[in-house]
Amino acid sequence: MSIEEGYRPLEPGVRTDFSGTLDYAGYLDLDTLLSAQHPLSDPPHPDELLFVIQHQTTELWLKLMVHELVGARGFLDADDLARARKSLARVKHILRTITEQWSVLATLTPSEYAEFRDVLGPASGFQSVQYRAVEFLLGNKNPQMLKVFAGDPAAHEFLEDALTGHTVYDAFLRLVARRGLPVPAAVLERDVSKPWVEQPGLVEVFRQVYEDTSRYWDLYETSEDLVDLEDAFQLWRFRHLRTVQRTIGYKTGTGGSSGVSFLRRALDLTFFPELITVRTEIGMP
Ligand code: HEM
Ligand SMILES: N[C@@H](CC(=O)c1ccccc1NC=O)C(=O)O
Repeated sequence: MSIEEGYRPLEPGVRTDFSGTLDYAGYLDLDTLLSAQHPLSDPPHPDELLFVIQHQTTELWLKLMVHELVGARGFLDADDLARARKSLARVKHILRTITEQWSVLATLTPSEYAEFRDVLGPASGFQSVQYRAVEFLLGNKNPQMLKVFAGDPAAHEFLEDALTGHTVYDAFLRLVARRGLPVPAAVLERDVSKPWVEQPGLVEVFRQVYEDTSRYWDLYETSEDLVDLEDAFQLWRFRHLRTVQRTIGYKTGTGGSSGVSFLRRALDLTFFPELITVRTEIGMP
């Protein structure tokens, strides 16, 4: 059989004329998307496209993460736990995808990266607006991070909203309080623009949830969703650190930080500390 005879025939219904109508590239605005890769190395370095696309795809997923986290927060505010859990699950799977994606960038050797690193100037992932918004929505609030965006009013405003708005955890705890559990007033009345500080009184609330799971089933499941999310986020951070270490060793970062040791400090952070602490209490007299 010749190759031509082996072709999968185009079925008669397959549309081939798209004049004046929406087609694939039009719907997805691929002209814009695929003309947005601008490697700067001169002569062009063959590996810079990988570096650009790795970042751009991550930024696309971050866009969806922000969207879903804002969605989840709204569903929690509206007492719709089922829909909130669906959004949280989606965020978790996105995190797993972008964590897995580090393996593509890890094919970039230190020598190859060193050949074009200078074109990046002071640019750094540290200046990612959407990444910072995700951190803020999850509770790692730090107004100092806004300084980086002083020269970009739109980014500054977007992040100010994320900084001053309540977090996904705030929304969940308000819902838990509406269900009649004794969430401390200090939690419900806190200044939501401040970073989360562990609240010992909340551990007791979660102990009740985790010790009577059938009574608090959906709260218990949502609590576990948050733990899943935190875990997935930390794995992303860890793979970033390991990729950075194998690519630039202990060089300082283009963003001006110490590099690996700066990134390592983020591994000690936890968005939902009471959900970890409660595990020490479970099953104890
Ligand atoms: C070879 C590749 C990479 C290297 C060597 C690298 C290196 C670094 C370093 C050294 C920092 C600390 C800030 C600084 O001083 O620059 C940093 C921060 C950051 N990078 Fe990367 N990075 C790489 C790839 C990526 C990718 C693909 C992303 C995805 C968007 C990313 C996102 C970030 C983010 C969000 C931060 C801020 C982290 C925080 O504030 O905790 N990086 N990176
Ligand atoms: N901070 C990296 C540079 C870097 O990775 C980067 C540069 C421009 C745009 C995004 C980047 N990604 C993450 O930090 C470095 O120090 O080599």
